Amino acid sequence: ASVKEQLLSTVTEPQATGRNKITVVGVGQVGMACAFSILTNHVSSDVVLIDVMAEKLKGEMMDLQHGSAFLKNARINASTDYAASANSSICIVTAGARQREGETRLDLVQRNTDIFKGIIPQLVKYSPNTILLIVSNPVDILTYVAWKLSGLPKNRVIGSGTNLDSARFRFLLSQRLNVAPTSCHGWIIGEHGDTSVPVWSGVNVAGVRLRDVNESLGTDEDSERWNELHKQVVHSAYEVIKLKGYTSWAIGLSVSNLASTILRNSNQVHAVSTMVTGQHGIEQEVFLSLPCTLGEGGIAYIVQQKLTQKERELLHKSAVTMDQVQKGLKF
Ligand SMILES: COc1ncc(-c2ccc3c(Nc4cccc(C(=O)O)c4)c(C(N)=O)cnc3c2)c(OC)n1
Repeated sequence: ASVKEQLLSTVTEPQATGRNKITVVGVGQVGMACAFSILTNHVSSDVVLIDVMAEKLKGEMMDLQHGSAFLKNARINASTDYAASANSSICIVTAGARQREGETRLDLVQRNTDIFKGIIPQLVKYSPNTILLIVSNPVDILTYVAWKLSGLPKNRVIGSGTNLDSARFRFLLSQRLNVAPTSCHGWIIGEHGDTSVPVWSGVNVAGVRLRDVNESLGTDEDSERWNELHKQVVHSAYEVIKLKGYTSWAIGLSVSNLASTILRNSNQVHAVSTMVTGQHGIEQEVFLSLPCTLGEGGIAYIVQQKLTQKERELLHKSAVTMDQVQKGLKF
């Protein structure tokens, strides 16, 4: 009998896959920040890295495995073969083409759509019950593409959307008020990036709406220029990219936080990209960020915020633009 057979008496063979397995596709700066945040926050004990560059994959896997003793014995695996992602509870997609010189946003979206054709069907093949968490940009359109390619129900295809924008917004509010970010409530919704929508009417501390204190808050008439905070949120990604070449830590931490809410089935509310057809009078089949409750089934509820006419119009404007881009895509 082998050492193992002499050492261990079998009650039942260990399960091959636990219930918190997470796959990360794309081992660039963002993908690795997601994986590292998930491991160091103990969100998952079973992380698989998938990409097309075999050597880079092996290097990242080994470098993380060498830290397993500090990661509560998490299992880390990597492969170019999607079979390694089988039975993942969450599949995080950070893969994408880099913008080339003179390439338009639409060209990039088509190239990323082509890349998703090679990724999404394989993820669903091996993990038919998974929740897809799309991070690649433009995240709202690529979440729509992932939904179309996956055939999964809309509750199980989520975009990281304005989750990070909202976290940056709350950080800036907290700095302005000298109140902890977790006590400064503010939501950025709509399209991730330049045309995101700050819901000033909902910004509050302990339920006290800042707009009840200063009714011009967030408008151009506001003498205290609070709308600068939203402009800073939109500008912050560009600034970080100018300084260090890319963003990674904050997006990694925000994605790890989303994964934690899903796996803990906590029904916490996050601003994430979801199919908003029928919300706020939107008719197009588009994905935008709204406050959603998240759990093991993905998105359960969308919070029906009371929006001003202006906020509603900004959402509709994004919906029209995105619908046009989506109509131009070849699947
Ligand atoms: C089955 O058909 C098929 N088709 C395409 C891919 C594919 C293509 C590009 C991929 C990919 N991006 C990528 C790879 C190579 C070049 C480029 C580029 O920007 O030119 C972009 C990534 C990533 N980490 O960004 C990760 N996986 C990919 C996967 C693929 O991978 C399994 N399979």
